[in-house]
Amino acid sequence: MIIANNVNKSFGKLQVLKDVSVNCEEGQCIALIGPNGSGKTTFIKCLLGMVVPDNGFITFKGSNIIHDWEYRKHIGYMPQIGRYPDNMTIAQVFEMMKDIRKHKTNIDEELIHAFGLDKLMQKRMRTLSGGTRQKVSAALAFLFNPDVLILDEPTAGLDPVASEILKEKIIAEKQKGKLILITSHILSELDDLITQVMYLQEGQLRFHKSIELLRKDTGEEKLAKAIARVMQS
Ligand SMILES: Nc1ncnc2c1ncn2[C@@H]1O[C@H](COP(=O)(O)OP(=O)(O)OP(=O)(O)O)[C@@H](O)[C@H]1O
Repeated sequence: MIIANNVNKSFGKLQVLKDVSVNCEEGQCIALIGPNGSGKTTFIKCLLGMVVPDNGFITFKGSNIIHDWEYRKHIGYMPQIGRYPDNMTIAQVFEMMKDIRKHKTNIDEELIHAFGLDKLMQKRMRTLSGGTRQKVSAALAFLFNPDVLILDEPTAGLDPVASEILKEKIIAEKQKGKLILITSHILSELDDLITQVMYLQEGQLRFHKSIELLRKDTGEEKLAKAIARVMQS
């Protein structure tokens, strides 16, 4: 569904992605893991067309994304830090997104209700707590029922109840056959979600394998312990 082929990206003298090649298929829930600054967000932004690789290429359902911006409508993106117009209410942000996307049917508002955002619709974005802002970002990512979800640190700042709601939603969408790419530093949260692990280190893809194979290779059941073993080796 998404293929990255020898993707390289530098910012000035700093090479952030080095020959990254991966193949992501529908129905997979992939954890993108790596130390701070290893290039995870940059890679995600390449998939979204927000950062253009210096060389290499990315295809979405067989088409090079360089020639086709339309593909973005199939991806729901939850950024690490969502930025919204400060003076808009939550309701206005959702309306604006629906207007931009001209998407009137097949809207998924489950998270809006599960997070209780429907009761906060008249609040202005600048007055929201960090966690509520995260809930808005999550609800927007799922709103248009996309085939692919890219979630950058989705549970950061969420309280335990909201985290569980989001995890259950991710599991439900995965079961519908969607492709989900998720970064998190809280590895224990990923244990019941993921089918695959991609491990980036200093911009290089150290491995991309199934969670079963990672467990077998490391002899560890828990993702956090398995990754710790990889990092020590
Ligand atoms: N627009 C930019 N201009 C210059 N340097 C950048 C830019 N974006 C990212 N970088 C640098 O690229 C490197 C990788 O950053 P990136 O955000 O991709 O890492 P990450 O793995 O997502 O990190 P974290 O776990 O901290 O979120 C960092 O050294 C960062 O400072």
